[in-house]
Amino acid sequence: MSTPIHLGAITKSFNGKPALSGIDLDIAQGEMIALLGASGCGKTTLLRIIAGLEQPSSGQIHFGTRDVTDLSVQARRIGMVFQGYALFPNMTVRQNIGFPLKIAGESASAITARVNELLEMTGLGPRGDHHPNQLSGGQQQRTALARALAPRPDVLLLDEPLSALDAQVRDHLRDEIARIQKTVGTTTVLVTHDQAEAMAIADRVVIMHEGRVEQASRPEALYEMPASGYTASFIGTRNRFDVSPQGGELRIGGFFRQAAANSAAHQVWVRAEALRIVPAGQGLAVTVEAKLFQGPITRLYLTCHADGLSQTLKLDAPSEGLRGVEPGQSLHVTFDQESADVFAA
Ligand SMILES: Nc1ncnc2c1ncn2[C@@H]1O[C@H](COP(=O)(O)OP(=O)(O)OP(=O)(O)O)[C@@H](O)[C@H]1O
Repeated sequence: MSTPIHLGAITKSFNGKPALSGIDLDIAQGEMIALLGASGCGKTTLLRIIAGLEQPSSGQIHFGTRDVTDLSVQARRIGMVFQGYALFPNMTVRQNIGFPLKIAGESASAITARVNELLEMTGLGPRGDHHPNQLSGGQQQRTALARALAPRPDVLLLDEPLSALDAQVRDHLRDEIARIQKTVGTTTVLVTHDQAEAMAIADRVVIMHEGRVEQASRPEALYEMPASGYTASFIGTRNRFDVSPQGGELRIGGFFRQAAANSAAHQVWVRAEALRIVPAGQGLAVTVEAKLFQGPITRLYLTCHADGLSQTLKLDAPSEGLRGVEPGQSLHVTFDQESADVFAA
C-alpha cells in the first residue's frame, strides 16, 4: 500500500521571501529518503507541503497517480511522527495505536488484530496497557510510530523523530525505524539535521541548500563523490584547500591535478581520514596542534604553513597508529590523488 512520490517544481514563499525555489524530486515506492541540510534550508517546509499542512506557492505533488496537491491532510493517507511524541496522555499504548482505526470506523476485532501486529513489530508488547507517562522517550516514540502506521498509510513522514532522545536510545531507535520501515515497505520521508542519522537510515539522502536540492544520492555516493563544494563541506569532515592554478596545474604538497579552468581559484576537498602521515621530505610540512582521542579513531589538528598555505588541517586515523604522536611535533602529510574532490570556484 506504498506509493511513489513525485514533487514537481515546488516553490514556496513566505511574505515574498522564497523558502523553496523549485524542488523536483521523485521518491520510489518503498524508498526511505532523508532531507538533510543546514537550518533554514527548507526541509521542514517541504515535509509540511508533502503532508498538506502547508500549500506550495506553485508546483504539484503526486502520490502514485493521485494528484494530492489540493487534498487535505486527512485525504492524503499519510502517517506522521513528530519530534514531540504527541500521544494522547489519557489513553494506553493500545488505545493510542488503535485510535486512527477507531476514527476510521473499523471493527473492534480488526483494531485488536492490527494493534497486536504493531505491538509485536515495535517491541511494545509488554507495554500495551501502560499510559504514555509510564513510558521512556524511546517507547513513546515507538508508540507514535505504531500509531502512524496503524491505518497502513501510503506515505510515512518523520519530522526529526529522534532529536528529543538521548544518544544511546537514539541510535537504537534509528536502527529500529529502518528495520520497521523495510518490513512495512511504506515510502518514507525523514527530516533530520543529523548527517550520521541520515546516512545510516536512508536509501537516499537529499542535501538541501537555500530552498533547492543540492544533491540526492545514496549515502556512500554522497560521501565518496560529492557533486559540489557545498555537499563536500556538509558531508563528513573535510579539509578545504583553496588553490590557484599555476600554468594550468593545481599543486599541493605531492598532489597534482590539471585545473578545470585556468583563471579560477579551485577548491580541493580532502576527507580527514584521507590525510596520512608520510616520511619527512614528502608531502606537506605540518605541526601537530592538538590530539583528540575518540576511541578507535584519533583526530589530529595540524597547522600547515607550507606551499603558500596557512591553515588548520584535520587528520583522522586509527588510534593505534598515532600512539607516538604528540602536540608540538613536526610531521609530513599527504593524500592520494583519487581521494581529492576538486571544484572550480
Ligand atoms: N510559517 C512561516 N512563516 C514565515 N517564514 C517561514 C515559515 N516557515 C518557514 N519559514 C522560513 O522559510 C525558510 C525555511 O524554513 P524551514 O523551517 O523549512 O527550514 P528547515 O531547513 O526545516 O530549518 P530547521 O532545521 O531550522 O528546522 C526559513 O527561512 C524560515 O524562516
